[in-house]
Amino acid sequence: MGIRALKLSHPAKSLNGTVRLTGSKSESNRALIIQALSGGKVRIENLSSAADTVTLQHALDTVVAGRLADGEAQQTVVDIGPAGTAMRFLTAYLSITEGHYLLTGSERMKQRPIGILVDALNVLGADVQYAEATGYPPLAIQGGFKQQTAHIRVKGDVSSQYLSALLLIAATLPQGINLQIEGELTSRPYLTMTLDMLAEAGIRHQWEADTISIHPQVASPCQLIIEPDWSAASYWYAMAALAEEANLFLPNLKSSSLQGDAAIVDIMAHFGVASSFEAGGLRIQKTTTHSEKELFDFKECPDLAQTVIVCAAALRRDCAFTGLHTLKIKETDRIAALQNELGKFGVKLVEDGAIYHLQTKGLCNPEQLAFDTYEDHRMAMAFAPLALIFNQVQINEPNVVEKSYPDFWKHLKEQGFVIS
Ligand SMILES: O=C(O)C1=C[C@@H](OP(=O)(O)O)[C@@H](O)[C@H](O)C1
Ligand SMILES: C=C(OP(=O)(O)O)C(=O)O
Repeated sequence: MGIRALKLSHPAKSLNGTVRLTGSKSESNRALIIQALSGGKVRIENLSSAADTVTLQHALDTVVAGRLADGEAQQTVVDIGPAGTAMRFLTAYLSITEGHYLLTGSERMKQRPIGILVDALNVLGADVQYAEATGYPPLAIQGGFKQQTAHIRVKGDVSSQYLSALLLIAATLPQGINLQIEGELTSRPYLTMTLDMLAEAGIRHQWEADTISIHPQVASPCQLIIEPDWSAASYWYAMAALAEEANLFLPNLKSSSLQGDAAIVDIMAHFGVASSFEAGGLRIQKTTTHSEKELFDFKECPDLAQTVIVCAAALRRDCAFTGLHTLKIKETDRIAALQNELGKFGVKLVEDGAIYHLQTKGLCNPEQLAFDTYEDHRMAMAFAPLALIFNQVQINEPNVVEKSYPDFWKHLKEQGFVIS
């Protein structure tokens, strides 16, 4: 059991030093699936220490061990806890892997929809059934299927992870996949990340109009080098924006990235953080220049939403935000969680159709500020930077950060935060 709460303050209010971030959780989880399907041809460097990645690796090992020990007769239980990509990628992976599986996860995972992916797999010919509620995990999967068709139509506006899951297994199917995307694609950079990483392993695709096709192919030997995690970098941008002075170096981040969350570079320029790519990494510095930009869209980078919204609130910027429609089905209902926690210091996030308005006129400085984290790593990490503008903040259930950034609190300590 982890600690229940920690108290956080930063007496000096200035940041100066180097922060070595772990590898991207999204890239790592794709790399593990590509490797598992490659027949030993793919090597991975700088795999993330994120719990979601460790869980996925463990699940893949369990599946292999289960098959060695008589996977045909017995059901192998695979529990991926709160890891969304692991759940979606394994649903596809197990459906093509001989054996009988029960794929389950945390209580929250059982509320995160998966019907779009299950339907698509079953149209292809898979045998994926719901073990409890229709449309949600846990799933009973009879792996290894005879393909019925290559053509599937899949909604793209709920989660790009369904599409990535299908594309990751596509080349191993006897007929490949022609995937027609219905509706407006959300989280597009995650889809292109999948295609780019497959390409690194020699698996080509065609993308014409709304259809992505991958023909049957085998992977070629390669080494997948995982970049540092840009979503994790975003919290350092928020800290730089809220500190009195900041000059931080983040090794190995490059200007061109597979991760859409590199968009934080441009977004935070509007909040007074300058970025410069140097040999060996990225330097971020607090400046006195910021813009008057009022509308920010997160459709392509939903994981940045909490970071930027909390930071804007602290800077008393009454901005508006779009592209938040997927936030309600992530680790928690992130809209409700943000509204509750921002409200603790007098800030409102008001829904107006697809636009959310931040209202900071009531911002106050309560004597005690304790933030709940809703089993969501990004709630903890988005609210922690507030210790730079308030004397002290409390973060409840701080161990949630392990999901993507286990060293988060250690790194904060190294940068002068006092944690008790
Ligand atoms: O494919 C991925 O690695 C991810 C895709 C995004 O999810 P959605 O596609 O559901 O928005 C993102 O929020 C998640 O953290 C990771
Ligand atoms: C939404 C996230 O992850 P997942 O969907 O993989 O659980 C996240 O890391 O913010």
